[in-house]
Amino acid sequence: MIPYFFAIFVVLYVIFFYRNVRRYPKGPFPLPIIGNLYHVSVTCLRNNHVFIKDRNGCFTLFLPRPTVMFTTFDTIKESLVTQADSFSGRSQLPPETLLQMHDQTGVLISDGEVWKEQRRVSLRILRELGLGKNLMEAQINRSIDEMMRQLKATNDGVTPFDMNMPLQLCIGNVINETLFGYHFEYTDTERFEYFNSVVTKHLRNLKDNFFVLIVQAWPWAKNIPLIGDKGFKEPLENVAQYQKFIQEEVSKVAEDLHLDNEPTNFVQAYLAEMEKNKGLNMENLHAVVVDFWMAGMETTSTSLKWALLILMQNPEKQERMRDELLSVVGRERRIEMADKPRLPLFVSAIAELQRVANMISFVFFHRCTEDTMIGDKFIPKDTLTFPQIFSVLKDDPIFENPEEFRPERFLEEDGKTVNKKATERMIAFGMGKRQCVGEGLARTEIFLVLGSLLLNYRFIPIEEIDMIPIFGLVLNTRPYKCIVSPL
Ligand code: HEM
Repeated sequence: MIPYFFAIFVVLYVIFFYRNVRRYPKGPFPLPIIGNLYHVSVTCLRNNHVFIKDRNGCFTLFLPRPTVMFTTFDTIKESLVTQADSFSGRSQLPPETLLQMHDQTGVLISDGEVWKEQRRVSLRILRELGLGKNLMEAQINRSIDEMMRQLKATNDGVTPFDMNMPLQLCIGNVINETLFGYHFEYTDTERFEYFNSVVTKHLRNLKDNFFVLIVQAWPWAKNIPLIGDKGFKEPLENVAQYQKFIQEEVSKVAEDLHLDNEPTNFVQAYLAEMEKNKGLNMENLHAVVVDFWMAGMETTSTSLKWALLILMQNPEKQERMRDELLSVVGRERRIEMADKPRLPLFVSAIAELQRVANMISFVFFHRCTEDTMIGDKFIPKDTLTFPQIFSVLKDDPIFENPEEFRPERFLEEDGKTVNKKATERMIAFGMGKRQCVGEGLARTEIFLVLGSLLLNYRFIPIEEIDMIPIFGLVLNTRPYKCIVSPL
């Protein structure tokens, strides 16, 4: 009797499964229970551009939860810009919910009214703190000065040197000073390194964690031993570890807060705003601070690590960029954002460095908040969607020979005017209402840090350059050393 019922159950399950599959845009053939995991390993998702050509940039992968992938500029723009209101939800499932202690907090993982409010307030505070103005530039310059001190003291110019820590500390210091108003000296980085390692370990663990995907597909599975331990409880324990660090830092700022004085850092400004705005509270403050650290640290420092690697692979282009910098800025003063209009090659090279590095293999899942259509394809309410920036930067026809580093792509033939079509497709910071909150900060950091480095040092490889990435929150470089030769 039991085998008989079991057989009926299996047949019904398979019938319902394939009926459900038909509701979504067509993709590669899924199997019951495991969906497409049998031929799309999580870490190989970035390679799914192989499916693009015959699916018009919109197809479903069952991971095992149905996820609609957008892989061309047009489908990504349609979902994130034209129909932004329908596609601005977040999954409210693991792995996203395993980034914060509380669901629906902060900017990155929240949606609806909470997200709108936290994003609006965060952007306003960043602007008031001087983002896009001299104040922020001065702050970034303080971090660059600390990095230069570190380079002078620890690099002799002939022994192979690892730029990882100086770059991480420089970018970490910009965020730390923005959030808490102080920076770490290179001689005293224990606390910085501890926090950074906990966050990085957690993010890598979430990414390679098959159990998390099981809990995403069937949330009740978090109650099953082993699956629940690995896919839910253990990641939450890691979150508690870095939350403790953040709470301590916020408390230190709160102790010194004088509401009569003008705020000088993000936490002070948010705490002052809490007095007036009932939508803000400590849980959200902690969450936004975590968001900034997580979304702003590895992304920007890794961009710079890739930049140096690509420039070492293309030494003649490194020289051309330096020549332009030397002729416009010279060696007597530091590079400024005001120099930008006179540095067309350097500016286009930064766009091209970000395109070639193409390190955002995953953005966070979006969720479609109502039944909708993309072209002639129906997307049911609550479907997870995935705008795959990676495919545009790598596969859009405008980027011919995409592996080649060619800054001229972003300029018209006169070598000065911006090529608007290519620039429009350089969507490393996303598009639409969920576009990166820290874009302005990251662009300023990359411009000033890379400019300062090229004006002071020549980067020379010591061995054949390995461009195969390591998976994490972003696609990271493999550890490398190089000769950092003072000019
Ligand atoms: C090179 C550096 C960076 C890159 C390439 C980058 C890329 C991105 C991308 C692609 C998204 C959009 C994700 C989506 O559509 O869901 C995003 C969102 C976000 N980024 Fe960045 N980012 C960088 C630096 C930063 C910095 C410096 C910060 C803050 C200090 C930051 C904070 C955020 C936040 C809070 C979000 C979430 C926005 C939302 O969900 O509304 N990012 N970033």
